[in-house]
Amino acid sequence: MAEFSDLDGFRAVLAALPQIDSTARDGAAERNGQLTKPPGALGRLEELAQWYAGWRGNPQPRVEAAQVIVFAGNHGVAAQGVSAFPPEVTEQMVMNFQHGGAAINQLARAAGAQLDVHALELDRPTNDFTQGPAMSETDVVSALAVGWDAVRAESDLLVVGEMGIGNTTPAAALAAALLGGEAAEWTGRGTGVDDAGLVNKTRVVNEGLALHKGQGDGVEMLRRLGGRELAAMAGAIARARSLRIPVILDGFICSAAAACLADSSQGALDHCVAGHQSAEGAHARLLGALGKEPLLSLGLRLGEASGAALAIHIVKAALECHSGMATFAEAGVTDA
Ligand SMILES: O=C(O)c1ccc[n+]([C@@H]2O[C@H](COP(=O)([O-])O)[C@@H](O)[C@H]2O)c1
Ligand SMILES: Cc1cc2nc[nH]c2cc1C
Repeated sequence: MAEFSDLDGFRAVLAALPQIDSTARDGAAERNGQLTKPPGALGRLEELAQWYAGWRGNPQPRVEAAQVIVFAGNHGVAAQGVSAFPPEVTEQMVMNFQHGGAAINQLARAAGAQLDVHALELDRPTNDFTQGPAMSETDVVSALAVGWDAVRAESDLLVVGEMGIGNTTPAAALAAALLGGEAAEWTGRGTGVDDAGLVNKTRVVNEGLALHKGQGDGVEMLRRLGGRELAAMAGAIARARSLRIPVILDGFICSAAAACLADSSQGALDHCVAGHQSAEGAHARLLGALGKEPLLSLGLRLGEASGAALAIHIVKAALECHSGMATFAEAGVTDA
């Protein structure tokens, strides 16, 4: 059960999250220096392995129980024609996930990960944020709690992603509200709106900013401009931290949800890596603002945790090398 019942309670949880275990991280760094390769020759895989070891509190860990969670939500703002697809596609895609037919079903299986899908009140879209806050405090807290409760304690790597027609609009509004700049710099084509659609979508983001920007911290912005699946991703990311489970972030919407946590609590994303850089135009900028270098850049703009699920392979491979390789002494190879 979630350890908070209002937004202040959630802020208190964020403020008390554990830090990396530096003894385990240093132990992993020492081991890394003894492995049979020239120093640094495994590039970012070496950093990744030490980061993972630090969060797991184990200098020689492996990934054995990766979990992928897809959260789905519907958005009042979708009625303003901000997506190339109609809102009923959210629920139809949830059924597709449940029947094994979506990209994420294939990608989670290929990565050896458990896939869980949580649909959040799809028949009760959030309010249109151009008219008022997207959610009440009760609504955002219950969505945060769905995310918090969805993380399995036995997982050793977490990927979070989403499905929600219209949700690149709240994601753009959140990024602009938290990081500054013009609405147009954060607003992209999402599922593929045309030029007129992009103009309309930018107007909608601007209206949201006019009403809500500067009205509170990241989690308050999540309530005002976000959506249930974004809040659930934020809740899951926080829960993973409390369980010392490293997280791989997915695309633009996931990163916008994560940015709300970072705004409310400095260092709240230290246990997260960026799985990939989405083709949604502003994702590169958002990752830059979060200080996250993506592991992959394959032109994906699907969401549903797909890019992060692909990055599970990279994190697993980094740990297989780190924990499975022989040291110079063990292999009888002459050190430099
Ligand atoms: O992950 C991304 O970067 C991403 C970029 C563009 C679109 N999406 C997906 O497409 C949907 C949102 O697009 P839209 O046009 O309806 O706002 C939602 O279901 C997301 O999972 C996802
Ligand atoms: C078909 C479809 C699948 C998706 N998966 C994530 N977002 C999506 C949006 C659409 C439109």
